[in-house]
Amino acid sequence: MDCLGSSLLHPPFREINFSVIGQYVDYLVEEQGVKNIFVNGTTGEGLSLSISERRRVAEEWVTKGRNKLDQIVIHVGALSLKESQELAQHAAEIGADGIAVIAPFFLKPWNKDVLINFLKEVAAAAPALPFYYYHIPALTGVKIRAEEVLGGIQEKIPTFQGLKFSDTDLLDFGQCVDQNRQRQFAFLFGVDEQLLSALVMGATGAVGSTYNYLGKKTNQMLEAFERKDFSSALNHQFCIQRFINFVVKLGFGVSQTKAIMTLVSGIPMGPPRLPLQKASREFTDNAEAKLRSLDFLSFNDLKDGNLGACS
Ligand SMILES: CC(=O)N[C@@H]([C@@H](O)[C@H](O)[C@H](O)CO)[C@@H](O)CC(=O)C(=O)O
Repeated sequence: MDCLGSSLLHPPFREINFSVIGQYVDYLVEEQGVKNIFVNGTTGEGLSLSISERRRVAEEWVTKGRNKLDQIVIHVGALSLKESQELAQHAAEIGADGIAVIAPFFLKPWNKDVLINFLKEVAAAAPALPFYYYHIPALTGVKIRAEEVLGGIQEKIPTFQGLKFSDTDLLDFGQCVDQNRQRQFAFLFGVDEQLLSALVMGATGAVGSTYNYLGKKTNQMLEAFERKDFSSALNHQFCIQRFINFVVKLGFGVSQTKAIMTLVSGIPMGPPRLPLQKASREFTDNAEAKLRSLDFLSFNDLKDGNLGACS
């Protein structure tokens, strides 16, 4: 199973600092073992960027990632169908490997057919690019079950390649896999703290914010799962959970992800864009202490005697 964790982009804000994207690519590949990238998604604040910024960010990742990354999927979802189509076309022109689209979330589709009609129009703007539906109901407010959306989707969208599932409903996720076993769909799971459960259900990959800095750790879990060493895989997942559980209690989201990524990688991610607020110093200090106690900041340099360590 090709199941490397993909990473999300943090454009270094408030004005985008394009100059660090090359360094970012190298960091992900060399330090985290992440070679598949999902650009302009939730963590990358794609919906807070202007269309021209989104185009530029996508171009920069494709250019800097050439011959280094395996897959670059660009999120092109937008409230305006026209803008979404423009971004889809642009992704094809610059040589991206795929596009993904969330459900429009202001004037919302009220049933599966309406949602698929929207997705179909976007996919048609890039007829040669693999298409992913990005299911993230907690943020879009579109609660149509992914399992329903997948029913017959390939007949409507011939380029349909798979699902990026960012929700905790494992019944829905499991049924997406179960009902489409004969098809070669990709099932990319997006709740990092539950990835192992999703692998058991048939996830073929993962897209998540924490792979930016826990990519290496997550790859260890994927490798253990692959060799059917479920006890090790569970240990890795529990370690990751210990960290996520800790930061969730402090208040964890896109801003905090940026702060942690800056801390771990040394690459300045910059503050988030309004309406998000920069993570507090207190958060960063606490997160750093936790990362250290779990040995997540020193993979190659394990400290003796750290009983809580996870490496
Ligand atoms: C709501 C949210 O931001 N979810 C994250 C997760 O990676 C999440 O940060 C992680 O599981 C910790 O809860 C991803 O699913 C988001 C994502 O894939 C994206 O940035 O497009």
